[in-house]
Amino acid sequence: MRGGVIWTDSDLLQRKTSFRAMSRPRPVVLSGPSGAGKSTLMKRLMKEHEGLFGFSVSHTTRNPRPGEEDGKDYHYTSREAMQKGIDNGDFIENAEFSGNMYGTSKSAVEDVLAKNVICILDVDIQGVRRIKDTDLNPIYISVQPPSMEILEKRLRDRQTETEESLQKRLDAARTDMELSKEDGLFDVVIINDDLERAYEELKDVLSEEIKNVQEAQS
Ligand SMILES: Nc1nc2c(ncn2[C@@H]2O[C@H](COP(=O)(O)OP(=O)(O)O)[C@@H](O)[C@H]2O)c(=O)[nH]1
Ligand SMILES: Nc1ncnc2c1ncn2[C@@H]1O[C@H](COP(=O)(O)OP(=O)(O)O)[C@@H](O)[C@H]1O
Repeated sequence: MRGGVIWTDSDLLQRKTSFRAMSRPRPVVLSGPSGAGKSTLMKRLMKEHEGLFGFSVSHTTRNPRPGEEDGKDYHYTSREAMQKGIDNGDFIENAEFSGNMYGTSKSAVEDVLAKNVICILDVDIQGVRRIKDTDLNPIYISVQPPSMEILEKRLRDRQTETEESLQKRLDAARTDMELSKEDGLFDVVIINDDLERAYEELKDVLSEEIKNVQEAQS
């Protein structure tokens, strides 16, 4: 995977960048606290726009949840294997979140870009900052809960976390909600209060990209 197409600092990169700007759909970064509703919104978007979006499947050292599939939701891996991949330069970015490692491999993104569909990345705020240092040029969207109380309720109701991991996620959420206010960090902040309204807002933000890909495919 080393020496992937778009991540080296060279003349070639410049040419690739302009090539991509002309012909490739812009990726989308979805970020925001755990439990804010990123997966819910993303899954609906992908279902209702079949063949227009591709998910960048991250690596993680956390255990799969019931219903999650290796290679589809995440590439589940060990700390050792992931660190080896990082040392090998296979990752665009990686971060520690709630006691686990997460990261976007170059191939995860390149596989989607190669299909000329809109690449969706679901990353935490550390990932957002790291992606800003690449030439990916995505649309940055932050999905935020209406309040900490509602976030906590949603996370509890989801029944995926132990009390310990829930508390870690709530701590991270407080930080995320604060840091996300930074000017210029996100192109759009969507408050996911009413799901329908949040979804309409997301579709609206992406309408131009969606239209472009639809036209390119027709
Ligand atoms: N930096 C980074 N963060 C990631 C990546 N994949 C997932 N995350 C973030 O890791 C956090 C935890 O994800 P997960 O364990 O799936 O929990 P969930 O977001 O509550 O469903 C979320 O904030 C994700 O956005 C990645 O590849 N890189
Ligand atoms: N607008 C909403 N109103 C009520 N519940 C929601 C809403 N959006 C998401 N949820 C629920 O909240 C929980 C967390 O959403 P999820 O998409 O898993 O968040 P994330 O991917 O950001 O961690 C899920 O159980 C989901 O069904």
